[in-house]
This record gives sequence, C-alpha cells and structure tokens, in this order.
Amino acid sequence: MTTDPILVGEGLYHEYGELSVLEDVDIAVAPGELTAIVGPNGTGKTTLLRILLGHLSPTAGEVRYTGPEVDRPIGYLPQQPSFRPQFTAAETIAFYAALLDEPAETEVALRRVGLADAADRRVEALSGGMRRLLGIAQSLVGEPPVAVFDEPASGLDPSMATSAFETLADRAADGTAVLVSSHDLSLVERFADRVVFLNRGSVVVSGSPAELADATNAETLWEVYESVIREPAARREVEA
Ligand SMILES: Nc1ncnc2c1ncn2[C@@H]1O[C@H](COP(=O)(O)OP(=O)(O)OP(=O)(O)O)[C@@H](O)[C@H]1O
Repeated sequence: MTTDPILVGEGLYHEYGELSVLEDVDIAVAPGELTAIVGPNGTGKTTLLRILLGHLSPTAGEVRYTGPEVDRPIGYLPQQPSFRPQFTAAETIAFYAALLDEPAETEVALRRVGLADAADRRVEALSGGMRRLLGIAQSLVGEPPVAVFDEPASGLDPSMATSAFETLADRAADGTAVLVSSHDLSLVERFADRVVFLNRGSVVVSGSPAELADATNAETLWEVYESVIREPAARREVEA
C-alpha cells in the first residue's frame, strides 16, 4: 500500500442472532486508491460496509477512521438509495449539500456522473440507472475523504457502468479513499487498485489484480474468482 490507510477494520466479526456472517475480517482502505470487495451473494459484503460506515456495530473487532475531522467523513451509496420522488435531480443534490451546510454545486455534482442534462427532471421520472448515477453524485457531495459504494454498477448498462467506475476511479485519483462492493469482475479488474475477496464471511485473498493473478497463477480476475471461490465451493459440495 502506497499511503497509510484512512479507514481500517480489524478482527471484525458479525452475527445476526445465531447467524455468523463475518469472521475475523481485516480490511484497510487508503486515500488515492479504489478498493473493491468481491464475493458471492450473501457473503457479508454489505454487512462489512455498514460496519465500516458505523451503521452497524461489529460483534467483535474495531473500526478506525484516521482522516480529517469534517462534517462528512464518509460518503455512502447504499444498495437501494431512496430519494424524494418529487425533487428534481438538482434539488436532490442541493438537499444533501444543505444538510452539510455546503454550497450546492449541483452542476459539478451532476456533470460528474453524466446527469447534467437531467438536472431539472424529477427523481420519479428518472430511469433506474439514472437514479443510481444520482446516488453516486449524492455520495460525493461535500467531497468526503472516504466514499463507499454498495454495488454502484448494479442495473446500469455496460456504458453507464463503465462511466460510473470511471467517476469512482477519478475520485480515487484525486485522493479520495474509494471502497466499492461489486459483482462486475471486469470493471473491478479494470479500475480497482486493490481487491478483497470475501467468501463465507472471511477474506480469502487480497491484493492488486496483478498480485492476485500472480499468486493464483491466473490470467484474469475471473480465473482468480474461480480458483479462490468457485472451485473450493465445488469441492465442499463433493465432500458433503
Ligand atoms: N438484518 C439482517 N438480519 C438477519 N440476517 C441478515 C441481515 N442482513 C443480512 N443478513 C444475512 O447476512 C448474510 C450476509 O448478507 P449481506 O447483505 O451482508 O451479503 P452480501 O455479500 O452483501 O450479499 P449480496 O451480494 O447478495 O448483496 C446473508 O445470509 C443475509 O441473509
């Protein structure tokens, strides 16, 4: 890692009642990097993000944010963001800026995600993909030092999904610590500086896409996924 991490989770465990979801997870997110969490459905990615955000307390372990004391240390795009349907896109951004006492730079915020032309359209009249882009714009209001995105490309067409990741990579290049969960391995491979593979609540391997490919003798991130997640699952099924 080139710079010191700004957000660290150490020895994280989480249980929902009887269900153990995270087990001894360590994760560190550094400014200037796009870190991606990858793993099958139900493996604990959202739970881990919510713990890092402070929305959920871990059963054990700790989270440390060591960045500047600002009104909004961490921006967040939840999996299902909810907006006021009658607000326009511009009013939505202005609303979040007002919460932070920030000037409403709605044009910059919307242009960043390719929604400048939709500034005056009501949220209820935006497509699902456009709402997702508005969600990305919303999470970056106030320029938080850490920005966390739960499946930012979900529901976006290939071109919009790529633009969304380009926006996140641009933020990382500007010094933001960007943390993303995603099922899109090709976008992760293309844009992530570090990838954390989470499986059944534990980190199975992490590193840059190139390091991971080297370590597992793989050519692509998909082959890494096959080797660290799919093949062990198939072996477990055979053994069961
Ligand atoms: N509030 C909750 N109460 C009980 N169980 C929960 C709760 N939230 C999540 N779970 C369970 O915890 C496990 C991990 O869920 P989580 O949403 O963290 O996974 P995920 O990796 O983000 O999944 P996906 O890729 O499908 O979004 C799942 O078995 C899920 O059913």
